[in-house]
Amino acid sequence: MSQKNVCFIGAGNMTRSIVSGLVKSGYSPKHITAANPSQPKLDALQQDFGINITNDNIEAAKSADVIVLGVKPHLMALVGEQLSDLDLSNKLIITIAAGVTAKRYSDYFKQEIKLIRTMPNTPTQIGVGLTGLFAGDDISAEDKTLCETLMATGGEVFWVNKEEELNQVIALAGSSPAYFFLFLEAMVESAVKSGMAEVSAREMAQQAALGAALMVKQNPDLSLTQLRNNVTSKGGTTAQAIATFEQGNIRGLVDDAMTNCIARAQEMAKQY
Ligand SMILES: NC(=O)C1=CN([C@@H]2O[C@H](COP(=O)(O)OP(=O)(O)OC[C@H]3O[C@@H](n4cnc5c(N)ncnc54)[C@H](O)[C@@H]3O)[C@@H](O)[C@H]2O)C=CC1
Ligand SMILES: O=C(O)[C@@H]1CCC=N1
Repeated sequence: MSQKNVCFIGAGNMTRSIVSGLVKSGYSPKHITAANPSQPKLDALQQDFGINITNDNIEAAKSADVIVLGVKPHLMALVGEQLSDLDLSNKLIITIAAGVTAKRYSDYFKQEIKLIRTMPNTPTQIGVGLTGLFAGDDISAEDKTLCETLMATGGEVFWVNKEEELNQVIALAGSSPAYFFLFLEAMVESAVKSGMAEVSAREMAQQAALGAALMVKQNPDLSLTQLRNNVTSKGGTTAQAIATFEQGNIRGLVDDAMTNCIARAQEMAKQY
């Protein structure tokens, strides 16, 4: 990969995940800079990955070929304002923010910019992430390839044709690691309640989750229902657990959660 200078504006959880994916895949930390107003997260990034750090967004952006916008959606207007005096015409801008539509950025940055919207997730930090990507017709094939190459260091990439489809990527992959963590939390809480040590409960639940995820991935020809049925003996223990989930309308609950996730992204798109 050609080593472009990449800077991250905002050094929070998602930036850390992407930086981790990049560096672990062999991207030179010398070509990576993170900017953040406060110091502790920057220091940790420098210590863990050897990248450059600064408190000055403009300094970081000036020498960058690629600027990754890693701040919360409500701060995007402020960051745009801060960088608006720079000539950004030769830089590729990649945003990871949920719920800020592509057309808003040229207002925020007060100039036409080359922008690719992405939706990564935190498993990117260990190379098993998924990033949804959207680029308008104005973005060159070269810039699309560059963005894809950078984001693919953290896992799989998936281009969507319509910007609205990114909201589905949020519900399915950007936010969803939190759903699985919640499910594991609930399992561990239940085991602890019935007397197991938390550390043992977590070890068993996490290994089962890992095994289940790998079985799904390694058996593309088996339906999810088939995989579930293979565990579920008639009249056995799993059947009781599954019946309890179904009685509690787990499918309806998941549908509501994902629908509300998308609705929030749509609401944010009107707000920011
Ligand atoms: N956390 C996640 O799983 C995912 C997050 N995202 C998106 O990534 C973006 C960042 O989210 P997180 O990393 O979770 O948030 P975070 O709160 O962990 O990180 C944001 C960072 O931006 C810094 N910041 C605040 N104002 C700034 C400014 N003016 N200039 C530079 N830095 C500034 C904050 O100090 C903080 O370190 C959001 O837009 C979110 O929608 C997207 C996909 C997944
Ligand atoms: O919760 C959020 O808004 C961000 C976007 C996807 C994951 N975290």
